[in-house]
Parts: sequence; C-alpha cells; structure tokens
Amino acid sequence: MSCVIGIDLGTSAVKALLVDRDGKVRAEASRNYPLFHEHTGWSEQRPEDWVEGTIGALRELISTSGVRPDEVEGISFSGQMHGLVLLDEANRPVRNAILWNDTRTTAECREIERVLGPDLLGIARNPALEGFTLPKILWVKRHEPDVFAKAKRFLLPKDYVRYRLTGEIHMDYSDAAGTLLLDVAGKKWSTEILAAFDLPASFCPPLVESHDHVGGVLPEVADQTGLAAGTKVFAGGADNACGAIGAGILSEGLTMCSIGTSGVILTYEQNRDTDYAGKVHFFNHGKADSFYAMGVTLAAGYSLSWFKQTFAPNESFADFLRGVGDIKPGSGGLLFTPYLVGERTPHADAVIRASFIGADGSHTRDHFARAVMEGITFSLNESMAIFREAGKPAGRVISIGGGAQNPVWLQMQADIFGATVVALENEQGPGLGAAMLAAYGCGWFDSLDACAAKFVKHAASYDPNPEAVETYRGLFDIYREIYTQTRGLNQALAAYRG
Ligand SMILES: Nc1ncnc2c1ncn2[C@@H]1O[C@H](COP(=O)(O)OP(=O)(O)O)[C@@H](O)[C@H]1O
Ligand SMILES: O=C(CO)[C@@H](O)[C@H](O)COP(=O)(O)O
Repeated sequence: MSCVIGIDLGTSAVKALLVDRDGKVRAEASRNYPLFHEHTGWSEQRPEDWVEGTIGALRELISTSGVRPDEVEGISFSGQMHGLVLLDEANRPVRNAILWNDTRTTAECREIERVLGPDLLGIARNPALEGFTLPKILWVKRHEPDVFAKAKRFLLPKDYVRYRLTGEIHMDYSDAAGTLLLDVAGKKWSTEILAAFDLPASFCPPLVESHDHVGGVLPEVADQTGLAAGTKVFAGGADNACGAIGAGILSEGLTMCSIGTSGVILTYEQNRDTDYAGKVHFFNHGKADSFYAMGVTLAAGYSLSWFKQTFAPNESFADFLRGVGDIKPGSGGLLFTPYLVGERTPHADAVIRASFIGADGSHTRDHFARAVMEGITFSLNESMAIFREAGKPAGRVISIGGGAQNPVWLQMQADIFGATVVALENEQGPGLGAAMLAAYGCGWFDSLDACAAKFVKHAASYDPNPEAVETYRGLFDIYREIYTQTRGLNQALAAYRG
C-alpha cells in the first residue's frame, strides 16, 4: 500500500491522516493541546505542544495502521493561519505563539493603517485586522522589547512544526498571505511594508509553493515516529486553502462553508485583481497562481464548544445536540450573535461581544443550543451576502469542518444560505487537502485538479426547505440589527472585562 500523510495543525488539536492512492483514509490519529487566555482577548499556544502532539499523532498513526514506513511516500501540512512564532538565532521560540483569534493588537492595526494608507490594500490586499501576523509582530516589539531583541525571524504555526520535522525553514504563499507582509498578487515579501516597519528581509522565511518538496524527515524524528528517515516533506498550506483543496474548490464558481473553531465562507478566485475593497480576505490559494476570497466568523464552532463546555461539559456533541432537530427554525424567537472573541466579517471589531436576545421562560436548553447554531450560521450568511452582492453564484455550497458532522446543522445551512449544501464522504476537513498536496507533490497526479477528481467524494446533499428559508429570511434581518444595537453597550462593558 503506498500512502501519504496529511497533518492538520488546528487550534484545538493536531490530526494526522494516512491516505491511500484512491483517496481513502486508512487511519487517523490526533492529539489535543491547550490554549492560554492570560487576559481577555489574548490567545496563545506553546509551539512545543504542537511538536509533541504531531510526533505523538504520527507515532500512533504508524503503529496502529500497520503501514510499513517505506510505504509512506510523502507528508504535507495544513495549519491554523496567522499565528506568530518568533525564533531566536538558534531557531528556538522566544515566547509562546500569539494566535489568529487573539485580539490584543487594535492599536497596532491603527498604526499600520496610518503608516501604509492605501498601500496596505494595494499590496497586502487585506485590511489590518487584529488576528493577522504583522500587528502581532509590532505588539511584541512595543510591549516586550527584550523578547523582540532576541527574535531573528518569524514563522507561522505549521512552518515551525515542519522545521522541527525536517530542519528546513520555509513558508508557502497561502500562509504568507495572512501575514500582511506579502505582496499577494506579486508573490514576494513586500519590501515597502518591511521597510515601513523597520523589519529586515532576513526576518521573513524563503517562500515556496504549497506542493513544493522542501525537505526530508530527520533521523531523530524517524526514531520517535516510526517514519523512515528522509521521507519526503511538502510545504503544505493555510488551513482554509487546504480545506478548499480537500473540498475540490479549485475553479471559479465554487463556494465552501467551513465550521471549525472559526467559520469561513470561501470562494475560488482565478483573477489576482479581483477587488472586494477589503470587505473579505483575499489570499493566495494552495493551488499555484490562484487565489481565494473568504469572510471569517471568529467564534463559529468555538461558540458551540463554549456553550457545551459551560452547560454540559460531560456530554458528547451527539448527545448534547440530540434534541436540537425537534426545535423549529427560529428557536422560538431566541437569537444569538457569536461574538465571543470579537468579530471579523462583516464587522471588524475586537470589542463587540456575544448576546442572546429574546429569551423567555418557555425556552429550554435545546432552544439555546439551536439558537447558537443558527447565530453562527447567520454570521456566515453575512459573508455569503457580500459574495452574492459581488455577483458570485452561491447556489451550491460544499460544507466541511466539525460543523458538517451534524445533519441538522447541514439542513440549517441550506435553509439560511438559501443554497444546496453538499457534505463530503469521510469529512476530514483540511487534513485531506494537506494529503492531496503530498500526493500531487509526489507525482501521483499531473495536477491538484486531477487529484481532486479522485479524492473528493460528495456525500448527502441538503436542499433548502422553502418554509424554513422564509422564516430565516425574516430573522436574518433582525439578526443583522443586533450588532449596531449592542455595539455601544459592549464598548461600555469593556472596562469591566478581566
Ligand atoms: N458532532 C458535532 N456536531 C456539530 N458540531 C460539532 C461536532 N463535533 C464538533 N463540532 C464543532 O466543530 C468544531 C471543531 O471543528 P474542527 O474542524 O475539528 O476544528 P479545528 O480545525 O479548528 O480544530 C467544534 O468547535 C464544534 O463546535
Ligand atoms: O484566522 C483564520 C483565517 O483567517 C482561521 O480560520 C484560522 O486559520 C484557524 O482556523 P480553525 O482552527 O478554525 O481551522
């Protein structure tokens, strides 16, 4: 059996998939790791936890699957985006990584806007948002000058793990696009942006394509995992680029909904000049010389996990959500906005927080759980609305991520988006996209598209129910009002946060 491995370095866990030449997932293994929230709005992880988790997951994958080490032809990665890993002269992290959902950098975002003006959108193609990497670099420079003095270069999360597996330092275009330091259309580090913030070119790693062969597994990693030393390692990509590859979003007109910790509505873009004026993100794809645009809900799956963890910590997701299908669309007039950690699209706002609106004595826990799922989906529908206004057809949406595991949620997506929602057989999120990059990199296919034709298999599809569509249309208008109605209240409450 010849196989590849896709490693998805997520926010809650790292998952490793062993995939054969037919695209069949033969084995999987995962390891969780903690998040640290030292202050409100902060979110950090220990890079060493990612490395230990990845090595542990690989060891389990090899030992339980029965695959021979020489049958693994290649490995690639998908990674949570934007997280800042600062390395010293000896490539050791100088502090914890600051993650994509950390919102401490509002002042640095304003500074970036002031210094770069319209060049920011012109070059980096994205606005300054707290989650992106450059504001985090400036935050460490300003608030931890002693730490910053030791930092010689930066990496993103999966690039650091790949470095520890291979000893080689690189970054692929799809992940580099989320740093605000890349000239996205020109595919090079922006000398203008680096100069504007006094960062040397040596601060940035060499750029590669997602399918590029960038090194081999180190002998000591081979000893720890059971892989063969020298096993080919391919660069990999940003988790949303890999999610899109794994969902077959490789040509114009295709749309994806991903509900992981964050939530994303993503469309493929062939034209590097497509201009959404910064309303949605515009990034390089993991398929060479192509792009994607996406809107992001910061706390999508995270909102549901938070709710379950807070009110039913000992129940599985399946048990917890069992009664949700019995509640009618609209949750009996209960609405939820998923702003637990602030929001990105369409409201770039680090201060806004979540609300339940309309609670009454008849509401049960199932009403609240359904309202959380509906609120997350309404938020994603705001991104969908931006794409529709820009003329993108969104009649058919491929749904991936943890949220796609629940049929009630898939039907809800169809009803709220007013689109046919298609689930994938053997839903594996971005890990399958990472495995596809390895399969293409190994030469199993002539193109990623050819790989997708074999690996991406559609499962059940969900058509919108006209009655539910009508109910949700009315509620969506009310949902949209909540942001403006609660913004001032949340600004006043900010002083009371920990
Ligand atoms: N059975 C389920 N039904 C509905 N949602 C689920 C289920 N299992 C997980 N989820 C949601 O999926 C999210 C995790 O998705 P995942 O794609 O694994 O995230 P990440 O890649 O960010 O670690 C959780 O936060 C949770 O809300
Ligand atoms: O910040 C973004 C995209 O801009 C997030 O999508 C992260 O990339 C983390 O994703 P998940 O952990 O939810 O997969």
